[in-house]
Amino acid sequence: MARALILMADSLGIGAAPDAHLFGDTGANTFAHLLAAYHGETGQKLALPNLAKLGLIEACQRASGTVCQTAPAPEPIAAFGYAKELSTGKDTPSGHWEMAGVPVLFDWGYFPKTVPCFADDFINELVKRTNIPGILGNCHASGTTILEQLGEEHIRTGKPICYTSSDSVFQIAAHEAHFGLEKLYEMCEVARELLDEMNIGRVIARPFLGESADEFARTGNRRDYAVLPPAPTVLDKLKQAGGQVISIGKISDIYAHQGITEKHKASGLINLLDKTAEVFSHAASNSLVFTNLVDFDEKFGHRRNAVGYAEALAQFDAYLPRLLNLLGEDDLLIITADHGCDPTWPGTDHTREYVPVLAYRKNMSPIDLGERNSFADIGQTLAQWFDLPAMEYGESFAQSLNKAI
Ligand SMILES: O=P(O)(O)O[C@H]1O[C@H](CO)[C@@H](O)[C@H]1O
Ligand SMILES: [Mn+2]
Ligand SMILES: [Mn+2]
Repeated sequence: MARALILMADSLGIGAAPDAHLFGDTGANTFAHLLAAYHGETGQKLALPNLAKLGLIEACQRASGTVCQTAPAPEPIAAFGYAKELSTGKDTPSGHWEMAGVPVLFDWGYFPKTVPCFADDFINELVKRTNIPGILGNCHASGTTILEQLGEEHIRTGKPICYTSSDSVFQIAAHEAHFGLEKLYEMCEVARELLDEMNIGRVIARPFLGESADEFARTGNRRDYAVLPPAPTVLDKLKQAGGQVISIGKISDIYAHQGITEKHKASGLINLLDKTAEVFSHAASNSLVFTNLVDFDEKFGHRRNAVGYAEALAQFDAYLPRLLNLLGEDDLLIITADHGCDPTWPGTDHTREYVPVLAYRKNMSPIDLGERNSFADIGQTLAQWFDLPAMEYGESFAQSLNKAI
């Protein structure tokens, strides 16, 4: 019986999507630009032999018409293509839900790019219900920059730092020890309740440690409070049919804990990959192991650190043979992304891009999957792979995978 493993490389876009102009992202290309930046800064071309075999470089070149500046790379041995997004937003839940067969076709609520950016009524209610002395921030910001600016004042005053981005998101940063982790989580729960009517996709707890601006660092205790997906995803369908849906990292949070049978948290790229290898090596048939590799986005994309992003991708590449060795005859590996976050782009927000759709079965012949109309093609493929009722959106390529053996 079938199993599947999804490695969700958070923010690994491969070229501006056809509607990128609507987001001010014409010309963005996370993957190609981080390669070029790495080459420019180190004089070396990044070697990604395993991702090349899975078709990442070809997919990027075809999606964007750009030549990727990598070291000489092997030809693909997998199915490879690139998908555009039907969902209205370029945020993490939209991308994840769509790849699980449920695009977000309504408009999220967003906060204006003003200071203050949050409505007084909402903040007053939040302050009253959580018994805090007020808030700091109240603006669009990068989560690490705002810690440097306001972290010390937060410790002094006990006022949490509230901020947002171009995503439909309300983030609360607070000190794990001085403010308290549980108190932060409780505050996020109240905010989640209050923001439902404004259609805000996520509230995120951003705990941090350190005593001064130069040493503040966010911890692995981030927690995301997402609204429920608008319809059952392929995860729900697999769980309902008696299969296992195993979340590694923040997957469970992103799907608002829907359709998950087991979850494992880990922090850092290699720890997440180690946990994935451990769990997948024991996973029963009819299991989907679904891993979100958040560092690409959080530590490098949003931080506009192109060389760091490149080095992390090389680490991921080097780890891949270990995961490929765990694949049996009836297993499917998918590598994809949820949006772009071009580390060379102005600002610190996500970028509207094509994402790679790489699919691999043991001993297959390569397949060109071409341009896919929706990330939902992945969800539809998984539905077929696990013999589930078809999803409403997406075109399956499971048959091509079967023929390629
Ligand atoms: O700057 P930080 O706090 O990492 O925030 C980023 O993380 C959020 C969730 O991915 C995005 O909305 C973006 O604003
Ligand atoms: Mn993301
Ligand atoms: Mn992000």
